[in-house]
Amino acid sequence: MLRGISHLSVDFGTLSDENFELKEELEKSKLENRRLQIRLNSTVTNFSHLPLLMDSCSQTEGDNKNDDVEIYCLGSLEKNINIYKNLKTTKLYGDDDDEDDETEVEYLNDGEDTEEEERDDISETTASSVIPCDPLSSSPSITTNHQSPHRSKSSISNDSILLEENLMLKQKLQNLQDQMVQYENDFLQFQQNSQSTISLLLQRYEEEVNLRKALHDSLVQLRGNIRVFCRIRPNFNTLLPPAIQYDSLDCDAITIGTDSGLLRKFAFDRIFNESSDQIDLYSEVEPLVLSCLDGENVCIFAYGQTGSGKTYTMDGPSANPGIGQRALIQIFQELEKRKNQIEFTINVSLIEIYNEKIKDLLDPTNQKLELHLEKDGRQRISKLSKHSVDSVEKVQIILSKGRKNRSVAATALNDQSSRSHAITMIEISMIDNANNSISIGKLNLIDLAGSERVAKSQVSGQQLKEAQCINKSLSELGNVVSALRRKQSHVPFRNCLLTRILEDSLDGNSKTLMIVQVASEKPSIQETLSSLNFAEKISNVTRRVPKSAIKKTTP
Ligand SMILES: Nc1ncnc2c1ncn2[C@@H]1O[C@H](COP(=O)(O)OP(=O)(O)OP(=O)(O)O)[C@@H](O)[C@H]1O
Repeated sequence: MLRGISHLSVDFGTLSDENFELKEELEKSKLENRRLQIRLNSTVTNFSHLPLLMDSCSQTEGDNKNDDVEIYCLGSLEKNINIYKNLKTTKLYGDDDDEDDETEVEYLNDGEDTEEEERDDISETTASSVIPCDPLSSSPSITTNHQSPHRSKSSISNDSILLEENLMLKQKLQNLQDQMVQYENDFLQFQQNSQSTISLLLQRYEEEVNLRKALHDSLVQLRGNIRVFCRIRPNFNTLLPPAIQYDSLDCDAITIGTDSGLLRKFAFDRIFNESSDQIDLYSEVEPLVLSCLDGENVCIFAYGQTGSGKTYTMDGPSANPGIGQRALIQIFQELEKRKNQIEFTINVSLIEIYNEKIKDLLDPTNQKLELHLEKDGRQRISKLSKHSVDSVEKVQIILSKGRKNRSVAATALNDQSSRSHAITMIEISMIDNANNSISIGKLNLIDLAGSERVAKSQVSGQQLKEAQCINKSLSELGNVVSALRRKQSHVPFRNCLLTRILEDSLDGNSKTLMIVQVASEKPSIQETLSSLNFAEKISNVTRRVPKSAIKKTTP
């Protein structure tokens, strides 16, 4: 540029070319950061000071030939810092492409610093380059030997600026990382807090549900309402999709998807899902059964479509008995325990209502059974055989005899379909020796025949007649329940044998439980909905004469 100015006649085009070359050369030297030789005293042990030392040395004139360390630094200071990090060995070589300039770099390692410490040292150093400090104050005499005539003071100060900027960026990064850790911790804390809040709310909800049920139970007892349990029969054909969804927060509620896509929710006193077994069910029924020993009239009946598991629940296989056998054995065993205090007799009768006729299942020769209205307003079956139970074995013999005599036939829906309504009548007479009081408790266990769609059960002939009788009596039962629900003055109990026998239980002073049985698979959805609707209606019936059945007389 000066040359250009001293020769005013010079071609300005050439001058600008020369200036451009000079500028380019300067830029290049800045970029390459031409080699800088630093000589350090052997007393220098803190390697981390090197960047600053270099910086200072680059601005210092003179040489110290007594140095032990000789370093060629390549590129920017930042690049050198990275080189230092890895400088565990004693030598570092200079620029490869310039053999002449290649110089050994030696570092007198005190042999104790770990790699980790060295890194720490470097970061300390870089930090200290931001905080003003004099690296020479504690260090030995240092001299530099500039190999590159192009490395100017401005390029070094640019390096310092870059170093500072780099440090600031690192600091920012560190702050961001710290913030991220803080956010993560906050999030974990929030997650923990919300989880504990949710479990607390769930616990409270469960308590509320239990309280609601307890209150409902008391109300049912006070009003004399009919309790309703629902049992879901397992799906035997896994290819058929399930139609019932369970409420995870309320085990006594279920939801059914209707064909129209609507969801119907049903809640009952208890719901027994597919995995509930006979013991689970009986444990809930047990208090009701035992109330017979206080002289109560108890009626438990199973209702539902054909094949939904009514007989399984009420009777059950001999290896896994249902309510009937468990109840009889328990009543017998309870009274045995009290036999010093109470004299008792347990009588059992078994009947079926088959094609609108009553049949004695324990004495099939007995053909003259009739239902009579007694003076006390109760329905009684005349000439019915009664069988005393004085041992557990007798219980089993009686029940299996009754089972054998029951009318059963195979249909397309159930190969052991009950073609009649079966009623197990247990009468318990007790005399309390302490005061000679007499009480009579009754337990009626009813296994209704299942409602069936004739088109589905594909029955004909005798079985078709049976199906018609079954469906008619169940429909009369529906009419009775509707009239009771609407509190009508006339309730059509007299329309069929089934409703006449059930009159006491539905409108009298019995404690009554209905177990509605449903199949869980989708193809049964219509029947399931119809059974659940019926069960819902029954649970809303408020009986007209809720009073105790305990009869006490003193001779
Ligand atoms: N909870 C259950 N666990 C296992 N098997 C069951 C269950 N419920 C019912 N079953 C089986 O399902 C089949 C049909 O049951 P069940 O005969 O009791 O139905 P049902 O309602 O009495 O029918 P129907 O009205 O035609 O007499 C039987 O093979 C029975 O063993």
